[in-house]
Amino acid sequence: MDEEIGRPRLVVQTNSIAETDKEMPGIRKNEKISYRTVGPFFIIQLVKPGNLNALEGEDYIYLGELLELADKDPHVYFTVLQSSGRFFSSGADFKGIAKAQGDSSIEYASETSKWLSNFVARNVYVTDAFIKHSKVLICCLNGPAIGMSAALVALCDIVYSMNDKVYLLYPFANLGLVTEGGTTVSLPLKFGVNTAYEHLMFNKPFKYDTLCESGFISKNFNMPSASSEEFNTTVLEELGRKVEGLYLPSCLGMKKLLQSNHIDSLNKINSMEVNESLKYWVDGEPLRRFSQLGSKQRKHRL
Ligand SMILES: CC/C=C/CC(=O)SCCNC(=O)CCNC(=O)[C@H](O)C(C)(C)COP(=O)(O)OP(=O)(O)OC[C@H]1O[C@@H](n2cnc3c(N)ncnc32)[C@H](O)[C@@H]1OP(=O)(O)O
Repeated sequence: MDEEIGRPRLVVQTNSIAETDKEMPGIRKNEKISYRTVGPFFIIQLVKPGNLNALEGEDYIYLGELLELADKDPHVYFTVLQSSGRFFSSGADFKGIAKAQGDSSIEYASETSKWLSNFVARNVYVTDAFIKHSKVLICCLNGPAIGMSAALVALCDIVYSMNDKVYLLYPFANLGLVTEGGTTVSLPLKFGVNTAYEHLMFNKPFKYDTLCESGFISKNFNMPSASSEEFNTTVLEELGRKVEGLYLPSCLGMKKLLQSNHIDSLNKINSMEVNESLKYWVDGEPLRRFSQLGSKQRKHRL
């Protein structure tokens, strides 16, 4: 940030994979997720609109690693999540889940061992990265978000929407799963206990009206005919103006204090959720249902 004339100027520091590789040797490439820093903003973008930005286990791990990167960068104050195309993210990739099940190259001692590796460890890691993230997490919701991705959206501090078509769906009951990604705590917290029950038990999307009434969405940019790219650019420009003149360490200090309200219950539930879920994976019901989803025999009611 250039504050010579008292106004921060947004400077693109890096936005190519080659550049980031040079700076961050521990981080590998990921074709579905890009990242760059612009002034005080660390921007993570989902860039696989073809499958509605569905993410595999490794992609969720990558998200967690990027959050750690943003955490460590002293010039970063805000971590901004963006996406592309018509969905923010359609959640766990059913093809990835089928791959984990069919992979005969790894011999697991038991089904428990397999799902500890393919589900528990990954989920707990990325959820923890979001729960403890020290920078202000901003989500630019260009479209609907589902499942684990929607859980991560619910862990963000500020959410902007592109239009009134956005929704969040937590289809755990339809997929033979239980709440994950901290949603046991985050949804009652953000929507109220009874509203969370109604939507979780009956696999009902949180539509725009509920997202607004509850204050989950801080601002609707109301860009019904814009592309996600235009929305992302508009939000970033507005954020640039909003941070002008601010003492940004104050923002991090307040984030730490606000985070302290719920961090203990989120940490506790992260472990409880994955341990409860493990039984379901070992039993096999989620696999059966994900496979039906992949072959379009099963649909979510939207
Ligand atoms: C780690 C375990 C954690 C699990 C927690 C979860 O994340 S649970 C949530 C899992 N995700 C879902 O249940 C969503 C599945 N997708 C859908 O229900 C529908 O695609 C949709 C999101 C309601 C959108 O429907 P629409 O009719 O608008 O589009 P399509 O179905 O035609 O989808 C377009 C292409 O995108 C592919 N795709 C969509 N979602 C996923 C996904 N989750 N995994 C992989 N691929 C996905 C879809 O197959 C289409 O691709 P084509 O090649 O064009 O067929």
